[in-house]
Amino acid sequence: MTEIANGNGDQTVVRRITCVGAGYVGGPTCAMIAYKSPQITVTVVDMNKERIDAWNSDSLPIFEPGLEDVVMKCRGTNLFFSTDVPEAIRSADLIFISVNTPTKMYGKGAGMAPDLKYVESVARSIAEHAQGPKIVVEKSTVPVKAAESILSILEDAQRRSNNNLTFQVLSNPEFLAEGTAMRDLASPDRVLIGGEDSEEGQRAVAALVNVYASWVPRDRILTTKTWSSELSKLVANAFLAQRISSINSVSAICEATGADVREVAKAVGCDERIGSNFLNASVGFGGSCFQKDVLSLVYLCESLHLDKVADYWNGVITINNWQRRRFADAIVSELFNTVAGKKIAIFGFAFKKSTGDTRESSAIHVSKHLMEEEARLAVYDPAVTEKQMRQELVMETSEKSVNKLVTVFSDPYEAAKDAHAIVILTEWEEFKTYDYARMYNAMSHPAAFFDGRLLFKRKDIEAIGFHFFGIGSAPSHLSEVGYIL
Ligand SMILES: NC(=O)c1ccc[n+]([C@@H]2O[C@H](COP(=O)([O-])OP(=O)(O)OC[C@H]3O[C@@H](n4cnc5c(N)ncnc54)[C@H](O)[C@@H]3O)[C@@H](O)[C@H]2O)c1
Ligand SMILES: O=c1ccn([C@@H]2O[C@H](COP(=O)(O)OP(=O)(O)O[C@H]3O[C@H](CO)[C@@H](O)[C@H](O)[C@H]3O)[C@@H](O)[C@H]2O)c(=O)[nH]1
Repeated sequence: MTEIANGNGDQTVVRRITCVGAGYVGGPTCAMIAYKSPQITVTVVDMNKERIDAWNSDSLPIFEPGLEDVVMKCRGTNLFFSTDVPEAIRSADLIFISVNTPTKMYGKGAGMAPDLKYVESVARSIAEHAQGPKIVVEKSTVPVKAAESILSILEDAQRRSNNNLTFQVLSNPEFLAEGTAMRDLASPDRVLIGGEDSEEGQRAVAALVNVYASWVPRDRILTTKTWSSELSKLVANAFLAQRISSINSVSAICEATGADVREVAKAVGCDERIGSNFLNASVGFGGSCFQKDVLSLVYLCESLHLDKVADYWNGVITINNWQRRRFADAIVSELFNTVAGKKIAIFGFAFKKSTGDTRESSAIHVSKHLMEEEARLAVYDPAVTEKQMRQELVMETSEKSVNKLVTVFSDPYEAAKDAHAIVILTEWEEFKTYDYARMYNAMSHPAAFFDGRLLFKRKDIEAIGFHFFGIGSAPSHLSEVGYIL
């Protein structure tokens, strides 16, 4: 193999990787690359010193099964975390841009378009500090043609420089899911790399292919045009989110008719053409990606004057918001149309199990609705800190309401004591193991149980004495008698 980051020979060999953005993607992805490729030195940089300090400590900034083990094996050997962005840019052959691209909250496209200011600021840092040839890789989720904007900024620097600067920009979106990040990275369904058709573009693509080929079978590494790669990421998330909204829309039909959404999902998913994954009805999808990326796709369609296509994908978001609201409304209505002053135990605040991440969690939205009705919330989550819960709720409501209405518990039994209801909002496995009869005895009566995650069977919970409301399963009188049109 020949050194190519400097363009000599036919093959480019990447020896030094820098990743800008030490978040949920940058941290685990780079830890995996360092672990699988000991010959590559990987440096992860971030402008957030607190986050970098945590990556360098015994208490990593994100909770992800298997991550700590890999980080501890590589850190200080070929994996480094630093705030020195300029130096990391200078020393790298290949630079991942792995910064956040949240939904823009101001100006044109507010509430829809992704905010690309962080991506652009990294491109400008690279333009300022790079010396020699660099492969720049978009790992962040971005709209189609973002690579073009990055390249314009870099080419401007190239024109003005006299130090052998050259750039290739690739798209390499990340498909890991939180909670299973290390497994997804170790054994991805596919790695997608988009690049330019030119000889230099294809050489850069081959260099990145070689990085992944250390552990990913070659037939799982797909290479495409840059724009196809960028669009595929948005479309993949839109398809996944669409499945959840589809089954959630069916859950409402089930509740109204006496059908059971679990049975319907199983029957439908048995068809190999449909498949059984991502058909779990729920209180609505959360997380930092689905809503943001579907909105980004909708905005793209609107910008292209494809209004019918925009409407189609926007329906995914409409149903998700409706599902959250519907569940919160059901809690109020089942508790005799008032929750004011009533203690309600909220089990689960993370947007899904096996993560401490609360971004866009449905728990925030359901809690907000209940707080508007003046319920007193007793919140328990095995992985989310009190500080994090309070921050999320303050952003959606006010500090005054949070101080007045929210108490965070570290023991679920204490959270449930004297409560009028238990509300399941995250699918943590440990929730299935509790002694609910013990909780029931210590609650206010009549006691209700709201399952927003299909973790429980109606008959088991009703046998304890609870009044049960579950997503996608009809109240007993409908199940027994059947629905008459
Ligand atoms: N979280 C996921 O599961 C996931 C999965 C696939 C793709 N993605 C996409 O990957 C991207 C990153 O997501 P994330 O969840 O890791 O975000 P994150 O918010 O956890 O991390 C981003 C980091 O980038 C840093 N940063 C921002 N601008 C910077 C700059 N100019 N210089 C240095 N550091 C800077 C921030 O301080 C932050 O620590 C997003 O585009 C997201 O849509 C996320
Ligand atoms: O059948 C299902 C599956 C998921 N969910 C919910 O959907 C949300 C998202 O779940 P998941 O996709 O597992 O987690 P993320 O970490 O958000 O991962 C998604 O978003 C990432 C960021 O783009 C992508 O990389 C991943 O491929 C994509 O799965 C969570 O609230 C889940 O509880 C359901 O309600 N029902």
